[in-house]
Amino acid sequence: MDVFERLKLAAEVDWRSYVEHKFVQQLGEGTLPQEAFRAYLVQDYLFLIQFSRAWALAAYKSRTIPEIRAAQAGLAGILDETELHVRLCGRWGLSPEQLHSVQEHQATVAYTRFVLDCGAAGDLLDLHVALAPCVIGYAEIGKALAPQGVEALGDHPYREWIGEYAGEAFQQLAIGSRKLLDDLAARSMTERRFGELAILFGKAARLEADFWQMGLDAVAG
Ligand SMILES: Cc1ncc(CO)c(N)n1
Repeated sequence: MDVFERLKLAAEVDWRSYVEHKFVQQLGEGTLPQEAFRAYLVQDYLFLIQFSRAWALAAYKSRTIPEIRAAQAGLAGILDETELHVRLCGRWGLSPEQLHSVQEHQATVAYTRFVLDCGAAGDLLDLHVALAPCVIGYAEIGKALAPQGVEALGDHPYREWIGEYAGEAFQQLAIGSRKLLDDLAARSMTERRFGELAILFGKAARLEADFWQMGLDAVAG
């Protein structure tokens, strides 16, 4: 079992609250109101700006070239992801400048600053554990929502979004992140440390769940 699998098991309730969230279920079924998706996606653009900074911080906290390359790949992946947001929001008449001027929701502030703080106060392993629910979680969700591949989704209303995360590039990024966690842990992780990291991982997963909830609340409230 790799470190990511162990973290997932240790924080199972929080993990499930994230990957099985109602937002994800509705997104998969295609029943998610567009208004909820839109509220989510606009905030996610702001989220990705802060997450790019977190991956850049991972480069800064690195000590070896492979670690720096992993951070570079993560940063590049996040920046590529913003192209999806710019494209989809563009169809709703929102330019990147307009997206940039939207106020960050509390859920966006809470999650991104939590991760940045893990990186600032902790070491590289803390930071990568805090980042793990993001890349590895979305890769898992993407795959789960397109079990027969993206082509089989037909004219699914959220096909483009699902395709981004089920796609090869994002899946490879997640595989790289999992391996990096194993490499970092092999060097310095004790069992006591694992317990601390599992708490951190669980918090990040809960903040992901809150992020989905923000999308649903935009419609309900
Ligand atoms: C909130 C959130 N978590 C993870 C990802 C995947 O990068 C994303 N785009 N947004």
